[in-house]
Parts: sequence; structure tokens; C-alpha cells
Amino acid sequence: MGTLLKTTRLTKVFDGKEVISDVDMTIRQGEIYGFLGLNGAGKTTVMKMMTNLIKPTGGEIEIFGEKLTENSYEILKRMGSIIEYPVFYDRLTALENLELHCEYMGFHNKAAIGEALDLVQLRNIDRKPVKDFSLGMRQRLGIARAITTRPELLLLDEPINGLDPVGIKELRSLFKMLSKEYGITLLISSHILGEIEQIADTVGVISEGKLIEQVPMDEVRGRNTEYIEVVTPDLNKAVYVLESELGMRNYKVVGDTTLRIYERGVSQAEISKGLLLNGVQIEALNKKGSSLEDYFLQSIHGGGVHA
Ligand SMILES: Nc1ncnc2c1ncn2[C@@H]1O[C@H](COP(=O)(O)OP(=O)(O)OP(=O)(O)O)[C@@H](O)[C@H]1O
Repeated sequence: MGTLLKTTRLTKVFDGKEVISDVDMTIRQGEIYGFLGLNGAGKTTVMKMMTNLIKPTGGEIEIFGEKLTENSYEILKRMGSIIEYPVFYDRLTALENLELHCEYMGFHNKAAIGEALDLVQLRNIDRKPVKDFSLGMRQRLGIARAITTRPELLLLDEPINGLDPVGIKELRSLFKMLSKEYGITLLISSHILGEIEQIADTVGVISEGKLIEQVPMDEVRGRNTEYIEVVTPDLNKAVYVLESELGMRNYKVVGDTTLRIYERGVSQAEISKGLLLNGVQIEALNKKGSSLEDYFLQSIHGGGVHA
């Protein structure tokens, strides 16, 4: 997959305070990039710079292989976004809001409006004024507006904020569909790890304006498998028993007296019984493994974690 968006040493200073520092971010074509950070970490500021709503103090942004400048109207036309809460003309209907938006963007494909409303399941109520919409409906309308112009890249700032579980689930499947069926690349920010975990292909973690992690989700999951740790004075014997008697190959020796077993579907009881029956002394045997939550908390508080 090629690179669709790339920032290089992106920096923003507000009132003499650096709130974004040297962010190097790479979003690949076709992926869902989850942008994770606590409130105030700098997600919105980064996304505002990507959409030219504010100007970087330093660094560069490249989108679709071109440098973003004040005059990059062609680049912006190929993008859709919801930054902070989507704002609408409340007394106008959903349809009228989208029509106005298309006019403003110089996009004249009327059929695309209906399709976008279909996608977010608002077609049947598109003649209702937006003031009567629930938060979830507004959020979906915001997405419809962002996708009517058929963008290649969609930036969504905390799209699930304030939604109920049903609304969240609907949006999650919508994001997956936009990515898989429409080939749209998505950048989705959130402060909720569980959300990012379920949809992202890559996760970027921002903390106090610094991008402290940028890793494929698969790798994060791989790093966090559970294991059973055995501490034994008979390490060599234990290894022999594991392989020859218990048929386990998925383990790692991590010290003079310690090994970790990553084998799935084997209980602590089975392992301890197997070892003891074969004359291996056990000092300790415990199930371990950090959850994703631990992983990200460590990475936020410890400035990066590496397996
Ligand atoms: N216009 C501004 N003037 C001064 N400081 C600002 C401005 N906009 C943002 N900041 C500061 O920049 C930092 C990052 O804010 P930002 O809104 O990007 O964070 P965030 O991760 O999006 O959090 P949230 O989800 O709460 O919006 C914060 O300390 C914020 O106070």
C-alpha cells in the first residue's frame, strides 16, 4: 500500500506554547488509521492542520503525493472531514444542507447526495429539519456530507463521541464499509482505545503533542498475547519436557530460570502437572500478559513501549 498522507516534523505553537511537536505520521492508502490520545493531546490540532483550518508553525504535510499549501484547493476537494462537531443550518432539512454543501464545494453530482444519505441510513428522513435530529443522526449526516463529494480520504475527529452503543455499532460498520467497499482511506480520532482497537489497521498514539507510537494493530495484538510464565531451577530439563513430553514448541526462554509459554488452549494446571510428573521443580507458575489497555497506558506514560 502506498502512502496517502505524510507529515514531517509537524509542529504547532499556540501563544508561545508548543502543542504539537515534530509529528511524523504516515497514513497508507486504503487503511483505517486510528488516532488515539487523551483529551487535549493534540488530535484536533493535527487534523485542523491537515485540512488547512489552521497553519502549521513548522514541518510539512504531504497528501496524495503533494505538499499541502494555502492554495491546495485540489487536494482539499479530494478529502472529506468532520472536525469537532458538524455544524448545519438547523432549520434546513438534511437534503438541503447537503445540497448547499455540494454547491459550495463546486460539486454537481446530485445523485451522490442521495447515495450518501442512503449509506448513512437517513434517506427516509432527509426532509426533516436538522434541528429535530438526534446526536447520532447529526453525526451520520455529518458523515454523509463528508462523503457526498466522493473523497479519497476522510478525516473524522472523535466521530463516536456522545453516541449510544447502538449508534456506535452502526458507525463502526459504516466505517468498515467505506473502507472496504468504497476504498476510502480513513483517519479516525478517539480517546477510547476499545473503539480504535476494533476498527483500525494502524494506530497512532499522541500524547502531549508527540506521536509516541505508530504501529500496525496486528503487531500490537501480537505483542500482547497471554503467556504462562514458569520459574524453575531446572530450566534445561523444563525445555526438554515441554518439547519432548508435552509437544510444545511455542515458548521462549527469557532468563536463567524463566521461560514463557505462549501455547494456546493449555491450562496452567496441565503445564504444572506435566512438568512436575517429569521431575521438573517449579518455583512459580503464573498466567501473565498485558492487555491492550496496559500497553497504551504504558506507552502514554512511559514514552513508548517496545517488545
Ligand atoms: N486555538 C487555540 N489556542 C490556544 N491553544 C489551543 C488552541 N487550540 C488548541 N489549543 C491547545 O492545544 C492542545 C491540544 O488541543 P487539541 O484540541 O488538539 O486536543 P485533542 O487531542 O483534540 O483533545 P480534545 O479531544 O479534547 O479536542 C490543548 O492544550 C489545547 O488547549
